[in-house]
Amino acid sequence: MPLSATADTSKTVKLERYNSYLRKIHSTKVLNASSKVLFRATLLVALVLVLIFAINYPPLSDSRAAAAHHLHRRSFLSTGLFSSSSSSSSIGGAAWEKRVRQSSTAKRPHGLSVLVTGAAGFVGSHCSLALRKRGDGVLGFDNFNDYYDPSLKRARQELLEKQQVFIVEGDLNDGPLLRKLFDVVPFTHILHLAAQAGVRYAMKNPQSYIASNIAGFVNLLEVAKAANPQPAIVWASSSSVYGLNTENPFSEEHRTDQPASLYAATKKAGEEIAHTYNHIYGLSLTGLRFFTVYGPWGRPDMAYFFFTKDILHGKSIDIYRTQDNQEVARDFTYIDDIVKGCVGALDTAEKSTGSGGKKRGQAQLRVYNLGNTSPVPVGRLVSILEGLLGTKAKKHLIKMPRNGDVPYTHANVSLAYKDFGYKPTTDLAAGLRKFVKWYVGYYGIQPRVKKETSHAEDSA
Ligand SMILES: O=C(O)[C@H]1O[C@H](OP(=O)(O)OP(=O)(O)OC[C@H]2O[C@@H](n3ccc(=O)[nH]c3=O)[C@H](O)[C@@H]2O)[C@H](O)[C@@H](O)[C@H]1O
Repeated sequence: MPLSATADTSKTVKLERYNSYLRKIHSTKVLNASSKVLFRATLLVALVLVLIFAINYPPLSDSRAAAAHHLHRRSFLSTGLFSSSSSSSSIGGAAWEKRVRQSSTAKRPHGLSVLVTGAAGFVGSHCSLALRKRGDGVLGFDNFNDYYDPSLKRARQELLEKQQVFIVEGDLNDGPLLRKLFDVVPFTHILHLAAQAGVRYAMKNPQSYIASNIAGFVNLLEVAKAANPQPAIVWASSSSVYGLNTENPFSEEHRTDQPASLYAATKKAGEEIAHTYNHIYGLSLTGLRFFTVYGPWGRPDMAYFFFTKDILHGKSIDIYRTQDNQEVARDFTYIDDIVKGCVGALDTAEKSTGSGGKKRGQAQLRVYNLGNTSPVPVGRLVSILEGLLGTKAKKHLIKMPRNGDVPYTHANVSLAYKDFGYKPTTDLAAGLRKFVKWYVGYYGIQPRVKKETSHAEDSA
């Protein structure tokens, strides 16, 4: 190979190496530049993500901040009742807080300030009105679920609003909302009536009983125990806790460990849960075992209510009989008597002893029967309705399906009488007369109702 050629070749090689070196540097620069852009973009995305996260999830340690944020989001997102009025009256807003305070403030010296859960319900609406009437502060709480016709609940709400009782629309399982209520108002009492009711429906929708009667109750107790001052709590248990008990009449001393339905089991669980919160946190707790409550503004899922409807529509009704072909009987209790029992229990409830989640001493723990002390067979209930409606029922006698029912209930109420003078005064015929009068008026029915439904004693 000629020398010059060799020299040329080595020059070319060097040149190529130099060029490749330059290309390398250039590509590295390009690479560096693009990684910088990538790095900055990543940083930006991360910042945005952190910002979004911070907005959506405030620090959990600050429960009040979390509650405020949660409420802000709810009011921002909410539709219907609250958002349709004005943004300032949405949950957590200034106008909302004002309504909550006004409704909860007693109008008489030393009046109670009561949070009534289930205030749009049957017993809840009656109790709210009674408390308001004597000058207590009442704030309602209800989720307006559709277990039965929600328009009846809305009608009850209207009735309460006319008496300046405000119902906050919310669920028992909404901790931040409940905490917010206690931040705004130092309630002296809770009358806890919100629940999944109905004995037979538990076979169709068991989870709803767990969600309301157990999880919801525990959530409410958690909020109450942490409140300062802690409220005293009166709540609705049920005659169904006696289950397969055969001793008669039912006394608070009797066995309640044989529930016949999931409904009964959740109410019994409630009584045990109440014991726990009383024991650990010093909450004052009173459970009231209601016995088949009936009356005006009642629950459409109950037999007396849908029997009335079906009789008027000429539909046949099932009348249950026991497996050994005996009549089934209930200690039907009129709503006004139950209201007196609830108010008596509230008035005699001692203060909770704890504060801010700490027990400071032994607190009151009570359970009472609230019944009528006079069981009536379902067949007799139907005869009374036939008389009041002026229509014969198409009766279909069948064996009681195995769906959680018990053959009879009968209350001994001497304990409630001793402690707060509870004494039922309305028999089934008088109570049903008031119910039928309300029913035909509310549903605008023109039945062949006998004159006695407009009896002077009617005051429903
Ligand atoms: O005291 C309670 O703790 C419970 O009372 C109420 O339960 P119950 O006493 O079962 O009332 P309710 O359904 O009106 O049946 C009445 C009678 O009619 C019979 N019944 C019922 C339906 C039917 O089609 N035919 C029939 O004969 C039936 O066998 C029964 O003998 C509440 O609903 C419940 O929420 C809870 O509070």
